[in-house]
Amino acid sequence: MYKIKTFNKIAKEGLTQLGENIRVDKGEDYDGVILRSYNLHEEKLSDNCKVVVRAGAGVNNVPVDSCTEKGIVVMNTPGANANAVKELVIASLIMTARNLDKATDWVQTLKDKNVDVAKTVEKEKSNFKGNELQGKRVGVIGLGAIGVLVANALYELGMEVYGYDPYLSIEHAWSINKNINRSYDIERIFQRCDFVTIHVPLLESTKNLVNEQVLRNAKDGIKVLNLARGGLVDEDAILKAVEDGSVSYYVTDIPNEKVLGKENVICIPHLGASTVESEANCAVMAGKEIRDFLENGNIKNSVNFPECDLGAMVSNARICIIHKNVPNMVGQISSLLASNDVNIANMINKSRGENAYTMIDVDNDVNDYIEKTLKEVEGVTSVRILKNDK
Ligand SMILES: NC(=O)C1=CN([C@@H]2O[C@H](COP(=O)(O)OP(=O)(O)OC[C@H]3O[C@@H](n4cnc5c(N)ncnc54)[C@H](O)[C@@H]3O)[C@@H](O)[C@H]2O)C=CC1
Ligand SMILES: O=C(O)C(=O)COP(=O)(O)O
Repeated sequence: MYKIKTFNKIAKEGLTQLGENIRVDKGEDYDGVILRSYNLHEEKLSDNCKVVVRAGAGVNNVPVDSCTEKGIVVMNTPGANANAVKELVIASLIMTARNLDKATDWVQTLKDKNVDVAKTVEKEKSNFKGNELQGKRVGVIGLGAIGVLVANALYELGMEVYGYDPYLSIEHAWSINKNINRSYDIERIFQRCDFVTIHVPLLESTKNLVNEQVLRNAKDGIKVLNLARGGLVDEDAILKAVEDGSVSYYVTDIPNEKVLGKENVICIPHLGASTVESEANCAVMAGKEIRDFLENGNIKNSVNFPECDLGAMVSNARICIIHKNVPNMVGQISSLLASNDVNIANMINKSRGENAYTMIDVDNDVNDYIEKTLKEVEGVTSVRILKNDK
């Protein structure tokens, strides 16, 4: 029986994927973790923890580097919440184009003013006159699971769309509407567009991607939407630009003390992925991933180890080894098994950067001595022996 700890509330649809051999446990000794935005950086992980699954996209709340060092596989659920974010981006865009935040706040103030509401509304509504999205230019920074959906949807709404992603994957490139304009320069996007929406991960390289320099020459009155991560935008620079009016709206889904209470800054309480559908999608994907890893050793959607899949276990035992990506690891492992009369029925070896993963199906039993000797091979980070009880 495996134990997993959930650091956030995970939709029940996901927990039912875990099957009979995995249970959620509140204790400190667990084999794996499922979480959403909980900050795992300050948490001491269980010595038995082998896998962390982020039910969602961003893994900046997970200490990925230290997990990699310890041989803990970190996974996420790519695309599972993309539609929810796309829809909130459209809502945010319309909210800024039609001044909906100010307009709806204003109507509420009439309640205590003892006025004819219907008449006052008709008299004052011109104060909130907006613009249509149709025909306006929008820049989409980051064309991954979310960015592609956003770009395509905004094109369908009649906008002129400019996409920017120097690391665009082939898979996502296939899904981009051919009418989306390709942009090579983030500053140029800000110069040309009426709206910009950001959909990149928070990494060392993307910190303050939208900074003073980018904002300095931006189109006057541009509206900037950040439903990705706070650190992607230099907050001092954007607040200054909002204050002097050169940015007419800043929408953030990741508010903090600094951005609250400012005029023309719309703060959403991190609702991008908060829909019934998206929470279920993420949880189901996370449940399936953690189960397949714990029971079969298969790695899918990992952000630190290679994809590796030997299917469900059919042989007597499966040896799963995380090791350094250096010469002769597979040679040493297979010699060690041969010298202990263990026959390899099937195997796979995949690498990613400095690390690699080897899975070996064997017909024999694998005793403690073999496990111990495998762990002693230089460059081996962890060894798991999965036994087939069926
Ligand atoms: N507000 C919310 O609730 C949510 C926020 N997010 C945030 O949105 C981010 C993106 O999510 P997905 O689209 O699912 O991820 P994704 O991994 O599918 O796409 C990210 C894209 O950004 C691109 N990229 C990386 N560095 C870049 C750079 N310097 N300039 C331009 N593009 C760059 C990548 O090539 C990739 O295509 C997540 O990392 C997360 O931080 C994601 C889901 C929900
Ligand atoms: O998936 C992401 O990156 C998100 O930001 C969504 O976060 P959440 O799962 O709603 O806490």
